[in-house]
Amino acid sequence: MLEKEVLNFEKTAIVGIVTQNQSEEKLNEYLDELEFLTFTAGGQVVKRFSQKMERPNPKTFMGTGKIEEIHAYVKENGISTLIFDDELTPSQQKNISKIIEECKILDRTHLILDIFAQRAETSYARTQVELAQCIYMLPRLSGLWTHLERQKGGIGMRGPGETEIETDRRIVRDRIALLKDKIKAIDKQMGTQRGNRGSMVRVALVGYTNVGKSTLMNAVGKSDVFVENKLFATLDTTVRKVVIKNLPFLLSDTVGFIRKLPTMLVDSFKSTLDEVREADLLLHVVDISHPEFEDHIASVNQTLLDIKANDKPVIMVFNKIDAYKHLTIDEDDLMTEKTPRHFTLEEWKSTWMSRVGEENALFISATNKENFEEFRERVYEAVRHIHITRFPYNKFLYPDYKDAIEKEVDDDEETE
Ligand SMILES: Nc1nc2c(ncn2[C@@H]2O[C@H](COP(=O)(O)OP(=O)(O)OP(=O)(O)O)[C@@H](O)[C@H]2O)c(=O)[nH]1
Ligand SMILES: [Mg+2]
Repeated sequence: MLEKEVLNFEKTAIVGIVTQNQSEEKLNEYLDELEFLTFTAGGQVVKRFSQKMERPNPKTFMGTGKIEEIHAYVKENGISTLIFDDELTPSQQKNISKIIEECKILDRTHLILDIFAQRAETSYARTQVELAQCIYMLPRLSGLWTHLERQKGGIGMRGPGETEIETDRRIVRDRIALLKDKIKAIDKQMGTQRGNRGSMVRVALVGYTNVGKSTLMNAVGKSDVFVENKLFATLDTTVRKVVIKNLPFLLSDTVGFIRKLPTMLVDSFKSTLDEVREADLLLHVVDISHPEFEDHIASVNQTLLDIKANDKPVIMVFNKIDAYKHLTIDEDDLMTEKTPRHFTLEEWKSTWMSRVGEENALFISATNKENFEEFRERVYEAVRHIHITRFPYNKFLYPDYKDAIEKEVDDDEETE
């Protein structure tokens, strides 16, 4: 019953709050991202609302006056979807829907779930997304039910009796149990597959969504992974056997991370993320041309910690150097203070980036293949190091990068 839902919204307004821990500047960055998410889901943002408050209003999230202002705008401009940057509690969502009944009220989690539902291609990804959707909907069911009543023209009518909501809840609970069983069965199968991969080092590409992981995978692995300038282009993990010089290893590309990744999504994508958890080496890809790339790194590290994959060797791969632009300050401008936004790439390299060590930080462009030789060499050395430690008996097979002979990878060598 909780089929993939396509939200064909056109006009969308987005909403966020400024608090002590969230400055106006931060909020704007977050709303930029929410706008991109909305675009990915098929909507167009025509208006942003924000409000300064100490903490969200427990009843309606925003203050009553603000809600009224938004309501008036929604009515005047035919807004069909209103999206909140933060997760709304079921009761907040219900209360807001009661006041602004002309349009759909979504929060960030719902929007991300919707994008995942649109993008899930394999039955495994669909099962994982549906599980997350069910878990999200369970506490919100009564609200949804009233919504349906309203669509039937019953504005102001009493909602359904408790029994109907209870029946609904039971159906969803049964569905959750079923989906969990289904996932468990596939997991077992996938675990066996992973176990069968034998003596090859496993490398995983991780990073924020849209940083270029799949592009890099294609460039390195000569494979064909879906690349798109939208968020969450990749939902399933792809594993390819890659051979650099004469050293074979497994490289996996997986779902991108995002700040405030809904926990139920992290949970239901646990097995997709097993690939990351079981990797020997992580390539943390960063879009250095994105103004908030440092925040992105922090969210990725947090997610790695959440899934207990924070103790692995990591190479930071700063991608999209071709698109990197910095602000400049005119010589006669004595007012403007220098911020990280003014750093050149060279200046960035001498910041905290220098502390990750030269060998652990690479600056590349996956599309232009800039510094690609260095990238391949560095990955080769890291994989070789792990390989020699893990499988000491065949270390002679893999000479130094410079002495190694390049071997072409054929498509039929792919493992999956
Ligand atoms: N300018 C520039 N664009 C790049 C580079 N690498 C990737 N891109 C672009 O960035 C966008 C996202 O690339 P993907 O490879 O789909 O990114 P991803 O990290 O796999 O994204 P998700 O699967 O959504 O998490 C695409 O439009 C790419 O063409 C690069 O080095 N330079
Ligand atoms: Mg991808």
